[in-house]
Amino acid sequence: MAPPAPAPPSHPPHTATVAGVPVDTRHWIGGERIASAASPASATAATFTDHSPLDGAPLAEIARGGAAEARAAVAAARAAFPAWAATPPAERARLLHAVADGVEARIEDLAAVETADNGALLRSHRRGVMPRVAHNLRYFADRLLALAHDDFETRGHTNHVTWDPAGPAVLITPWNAPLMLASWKIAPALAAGSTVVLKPAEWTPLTASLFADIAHEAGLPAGVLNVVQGYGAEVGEPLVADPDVRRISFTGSVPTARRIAATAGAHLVPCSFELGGKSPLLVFADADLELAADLAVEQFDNAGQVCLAATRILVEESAREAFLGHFLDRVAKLTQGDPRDEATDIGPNIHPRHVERVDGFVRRALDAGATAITGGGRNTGLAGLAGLGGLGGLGGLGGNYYLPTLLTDVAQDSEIVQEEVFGPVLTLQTFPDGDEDEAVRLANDTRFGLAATLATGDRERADRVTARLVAGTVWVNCFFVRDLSAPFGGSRASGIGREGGDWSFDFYCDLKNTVTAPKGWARHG
Ligand SMILES: NC(=O)C1=CN([C@@H]2O[C@H](COP(=O)(O)OP(=O)(O)OC[C@H]3O[C@@H](n4cnc5c(N)ncnc54)[C@H](O)[C@@H]3O)[C@@H](O)[C@H]2O)C=CC1
Ligand SMILES: O=C(O)/C=C/C=C(\O)C(=O)O
Repeated sequence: MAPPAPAPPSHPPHTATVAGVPVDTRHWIGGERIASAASPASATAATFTDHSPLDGAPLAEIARGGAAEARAAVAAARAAFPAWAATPPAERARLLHAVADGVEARIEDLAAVETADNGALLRSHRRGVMPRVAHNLRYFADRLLALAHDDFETRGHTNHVTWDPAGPAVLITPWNAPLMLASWKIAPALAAGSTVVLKPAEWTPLTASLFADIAHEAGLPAGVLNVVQGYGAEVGEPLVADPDVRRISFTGSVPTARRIAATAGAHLVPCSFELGGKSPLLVFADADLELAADLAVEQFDNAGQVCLAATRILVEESAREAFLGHFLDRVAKLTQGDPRDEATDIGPNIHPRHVERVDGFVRRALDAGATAITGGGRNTGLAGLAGLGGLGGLGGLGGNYYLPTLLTDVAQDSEIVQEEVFGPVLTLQTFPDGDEDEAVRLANDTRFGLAATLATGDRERADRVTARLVAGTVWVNCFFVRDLSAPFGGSRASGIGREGGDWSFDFYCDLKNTVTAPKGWARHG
């Protein structure tokens, strides 16, 4: 996203109250709160404004990082690295559990602030997402203690494999699941003994700041976790280019990944990329079509802003009408509205510019001959509704609500079938009865390869089709069943590398094999 033109430096307030929760809006560097205006080297304005997707209301003035803050944060992470790397694993694990305790104690605050900031459902944040943040920390703490330090023999010599901490890691995260996705990176990096600079997305910086407080209160030493805020072009690029950085983990868009990879390549810094998707939902005629319709409607979760979403529905021709009937029944029961309301199923999209982008995809598809079976535009009926009130002073609902949309009559090579929309927009195509080859061909025919979902009543078909799908994760008759022990990531343009389990430690560590001869000690006394 292009940053707006810099405004003259100012002296902004350092805290904002969001959904009743005070949030410090400065960077967190080397165990101190730092305002950008405090850095004479910063070329940018002191702050940028963070708006709520619910109603467009300004939530906070956020310290706006630049090259100076990036340098300071990496320097702090580098200074803290030797001591943190030398901290015994059991103590690192204890501290991560203490941070998890802190997250659990503040689930209500984190959930309310995240919903105000990114517009995802409050009930999901309370009951699913924030508990998962704590779980992620606990999981990697425990996994650290269970890491296999292999010992084996070669012609009488012993091989001993160790997981050495790699050094400062830059973690760059997106806005669709801000703290959850950040915790996937923070937890294994810290467990592995690496120190961290986190840059949250500029549209959703708030929970990262709360997390810095929680980690500090839990006893994490200064400089082990640093948080710098701001735009990718201003603070993300200097972070990635810093020669003291040893790892870069990024979740976001393909074009940004390309830029990061080019910069990291110059320093030969390993990158982990979790990027977009255009995943298929394959519905065979032998499937439980009610279940298939449930799976399809799930793709509207988080207003479609989920990289894993199976946005291309591919149905066997003879099952089309029955499937569609079940699907439309379910869509009619969805409630779109204020994400703080327990009854809401679909909240707003993140930002007016993003809604414009989503709508652009739909308009161009309709112009090219697509038919909207349902939806097809903004939900203008919500614009005048009053908000719930009392939660941080947010007022009426704004214009970021997009109708759950299903488009058909779309060509396989069209933009709407090939490009990630990242909104509540699905396409429907069919394949001829009995033509499994064509189903697989359509499923694999994009540049992505993040995930795929399959609805079928035939186990052998499931095995056959799964083996031919290009995807990091395949779900059979289910969706979004996630386990941190599983490898997670994408093939092709959906990413590089895998997170989860020991794969995360592979990334944040330099593995070392020490080979020791069976004799020779005596010579040196
Ligand atoms: N896989 C996923 O979960 C996500 C995919 N996306 C995809 O990306 C599209 C655009 O979303 P954006 O927010 O614009 O994604 P983006 O890739 O521009 O931003 C993601 C993160 O990268 C940072 N960034 C941007 N440019 C950078 C640079 N040159 N160097 C270092 N860091 C940089 C941003 O500040 C943010 O923290 C979405 O519509 C969707 O298609 C976006 C968010 C999450
Ligand atoms: O919650 C998970 O396990 C995975 C979430 C991934 C996203 O929401 C994403 O990157 O879009």
